[in-house]
Amino acid sequence: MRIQIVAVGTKMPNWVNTGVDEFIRRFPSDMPVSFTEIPAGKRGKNADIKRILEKEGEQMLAAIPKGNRIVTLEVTGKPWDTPTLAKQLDNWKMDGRDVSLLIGGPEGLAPECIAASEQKWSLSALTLPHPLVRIILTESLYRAWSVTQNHPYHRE
Ligand SMILES: C[S@@+](CC[C@H](N)C(=O)[O-])C[C@H]1O[C@@H](n2cnc3c(N)ncnc32)[C@H](O)[C@@H]1O
Repeated sequence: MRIQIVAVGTKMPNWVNTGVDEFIRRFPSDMPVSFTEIPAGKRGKNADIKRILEKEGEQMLAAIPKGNRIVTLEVTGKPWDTPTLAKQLDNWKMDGRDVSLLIGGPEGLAPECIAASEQKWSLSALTLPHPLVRIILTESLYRAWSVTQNHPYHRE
């Protein structure tokens, strides 16, 4: 199963890319994790935010291979603890499809992306900055994968 993370924003600071790479590189070859970055629309003074969100949403959906399970990262989504996320990983694997996880930009995700998602996942009740979401997401996925493998990274 492949995991694709589709995220708005292309110019992340080095500390974000370093943090994300630290976890991505640990995944095994039968569960590779990749990032697809979608350029954020220009948010000038009189920007049409609705149109910008729509365009970001169109680009996100266009970047997802047909048939993938779409899961959106949303503050109001389901809070999964690590054992639950590990079960999700196993269920996704059994389902046989690849998974695309969507992270929105400053105003969140386009309604079209939310409508296309099969599952909505909340990392915290707090609204997190999207660069930080990338790191927390990749670490959480790695921790959950380690649970599925009885790997000592995660300890109860
Ligand atoms: C800065 S937040 C967007 C905030 C926006 N006002 C909203 O309500 O979605 C950018 C993106 O990070 C992700 N995000 C932020 N906090 C999150 C959380 N606690 N759980 C899951 N995803 C989160 C979401 O994908 C969101 O679209």
